Amino acid sequence: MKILVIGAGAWGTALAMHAAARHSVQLWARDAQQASQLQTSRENQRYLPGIRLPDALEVRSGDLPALVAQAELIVLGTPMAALRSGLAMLRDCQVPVAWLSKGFEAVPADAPAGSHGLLGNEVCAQVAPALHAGVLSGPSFAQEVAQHQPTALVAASRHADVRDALVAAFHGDNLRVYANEDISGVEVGGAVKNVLAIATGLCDGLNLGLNARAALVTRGLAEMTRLGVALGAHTDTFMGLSGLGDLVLTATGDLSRNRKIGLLLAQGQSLEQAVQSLGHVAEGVYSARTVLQRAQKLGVEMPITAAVVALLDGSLSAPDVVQALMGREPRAE
Ligand SMILES: NC(=O)C1=CN([C@@H]2O[C@H](COP(=O)(O)OP(=O)(O)OC[C@H]3O[C@@H](n4cnc5c(N)ncnc54)[C@H](O)[C@@H]3O)[C@@H](O)[C@H]2O)C=CC1
Ligand SMILES: O=C(CO)COP(=O)(O)O
Repeated sequence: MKILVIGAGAWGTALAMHAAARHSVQLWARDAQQASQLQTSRENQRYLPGIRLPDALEVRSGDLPALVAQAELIVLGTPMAALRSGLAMLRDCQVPVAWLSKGFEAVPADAPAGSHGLLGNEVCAQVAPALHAGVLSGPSFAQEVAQHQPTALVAASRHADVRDALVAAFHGDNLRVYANEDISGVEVGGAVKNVLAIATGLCDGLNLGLNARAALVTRGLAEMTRLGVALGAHTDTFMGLSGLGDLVLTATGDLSRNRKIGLLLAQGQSLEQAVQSLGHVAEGVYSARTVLQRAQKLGVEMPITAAVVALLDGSLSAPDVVQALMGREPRAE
């Protein structure tokens, strides 16, 4: 299969490396200088330092329409902020398209009251309704996949040809890809776990203990599931790879950038300092307010997400966040 991966960050590069063992893969970087550095050094020094790119992987820049025209599967490996423009560019494609972004679109601070951001599949329905598209998600740190450590992913789409293409492209060689039709559930899992990982990073940074972290993961899963079901997802999806699986990984694994944001905030860094020192995208920072807005609109209670939003907005300090969560009225589980 001819696969085009657009975006040469950590995750796009790791998956392109993986598929290059069995398919013809082109990795497209928007920055020509970065592309030529990858092509000649055979290493993505910024995003996956120390890991050699397979010889078969071709790195490209420029002339995207020509590459799109030849591809049999197109994967958008960009952050959520670039998904709308990426899907709009691909709107007339006849081949399966998938994105890797995990999040809700951010809501600009000056957006009119009542407006809210969208999940990837909702963005796709707006800008590229005829596209056969889906998402590849699940618990997967790019560094581990790039080093061929065992990993399980989930390919979610309403279109069987998209699920099949993703399985054919990426399943094999220590990477299992499961198929799922519930794209909204898979996307809610991938988006909300990022917000919850900021909470567990904060919890661990403040040395609140393992009990506290387990409580956040469990109650976090409950609020993620409530939102997903209100958005039309199946409850079962949240017990799967993109729900419980990715939540456990991101909330407890120190490779997580979202978790790192929480750890840095606990050390007293400002949000701006934390985001700058990370140098990678941490989608939870941009999605948190949207998650809360969508929940409020649907009448869904999400107290941990609300606390993270208050922390990120600066309206609650770290100790106040703990107080806000622990001071809530008792209730049935
Ligand atoms: N890194 C990881 O382990 C995983 C990341 N993801 C998700 O994948 C998405 C991408 O994450 P990473 O690769 O880690 O981010 P990253 O911060 O490592 O790299 C993002 C890349 O996208 C490029 N980019 C941004 N806008 C672009 C545009 N308009 N056109 C082309 N390239 C553009 C940037 O130049 C950069 O190379 C995020 O939504 C993340 O949540 C999902 C699973 C694992
Ligand atoms: O999505 C991920 C793991 O599945 C990566 O998480 P972070 O974006 O927090 O690093």
